[in-house]
Amino acid sequence: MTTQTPPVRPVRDDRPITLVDGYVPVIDISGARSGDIDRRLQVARTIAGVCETSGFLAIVGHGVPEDRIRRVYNATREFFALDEAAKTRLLADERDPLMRGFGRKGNLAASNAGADPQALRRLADLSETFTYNRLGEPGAPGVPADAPSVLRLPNKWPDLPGFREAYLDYYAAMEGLAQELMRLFALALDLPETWFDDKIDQHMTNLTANYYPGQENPPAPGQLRKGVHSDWGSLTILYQDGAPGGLQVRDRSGEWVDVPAIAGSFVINIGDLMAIWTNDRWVSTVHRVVNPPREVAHHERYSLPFFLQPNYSAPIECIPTCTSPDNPPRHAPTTSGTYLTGKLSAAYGI
Ligand SMILES: O=C(O)CCC(=O)C(=O)O
Ligand SMILES: [Fe+2]
Repeated sequence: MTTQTPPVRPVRDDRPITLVDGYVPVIDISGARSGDIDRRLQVARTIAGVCETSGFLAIVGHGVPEDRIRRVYNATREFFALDEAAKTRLLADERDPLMRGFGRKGNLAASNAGADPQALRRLADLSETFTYNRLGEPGAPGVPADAPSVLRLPNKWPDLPGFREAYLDYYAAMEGLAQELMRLFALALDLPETWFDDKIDQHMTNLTANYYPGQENPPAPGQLRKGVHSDWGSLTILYQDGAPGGLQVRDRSGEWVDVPAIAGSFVINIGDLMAIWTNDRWVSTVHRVVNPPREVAHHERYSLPFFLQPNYSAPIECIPTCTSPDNPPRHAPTTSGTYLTGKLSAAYGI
């Protein structure tokens, strides 16, 4: 009797990629991180399908350690619990186009094309913000010599033990994940996988903590936790807690769809620059943060968006695979820096 060794077969990863289908599906990206190119392509194409419909998805299997998320979340709660005077000491410099530090009042809806910024800013979003940007760290490279020098204004840090470390560690994790997602985007758009790499290697990303206080009194008519807006960068990675009065995204028929907080997930959404790059094949969908129902209005809420913003001078114009003679570019070319500072100025009157 002879014994035969079974033939060695490559292990095929055929776990599902879409875990929950829908307008904002839940996608497992762990297979893409395995390095197997076929699997990467499958995940990339799944994400691309979502980017063509809602531009919003939740991802799991992203590899960001849970304790980094927990530490930045706890640090954020501690910061916003400081008294007004302590927070106001960190108020963003009036000249800072990136609004680093404690945020000023504004309304994101004022950034929309055709909006009346003056009127909307009078109905400020019912939120407070804290913003960190790598360009504000000592010695940070990445801003071209001809860019406004105010982009290099320093970050403002609260005097809270562990706060700065928690933010820097979380930011580093987001940078890694954002680069990975941009590579999947490139694959999905039939570009070389590294096509976006040199457009984001000196990125100017705001990591912004949003604090939505409990609402003792009913908000004014039309006033929201965050006004209706699209995001302005290439993609956003959002951590949100599950408190009531949360994120909603508008679907194709104009209905508002809740984006529930799923344990261990991040919400990913496309920003305006991705829509410009893809000639509107991908959509930068508008969203908002609603007020909680009155019976649970005392609940506060926190979220942490990382708004991946390409290099200051990165040209943002229709990419080669998204245009043809009968589909000419629809948007005027711009640059990342010009686009971002224009939007921040409209929302906050900077
Ligand atoms: O708080 C959220 O869930 C989303 C906030 C948001 O859309 C933003 O800050 O751009
Ligand atoms: Fe947003």
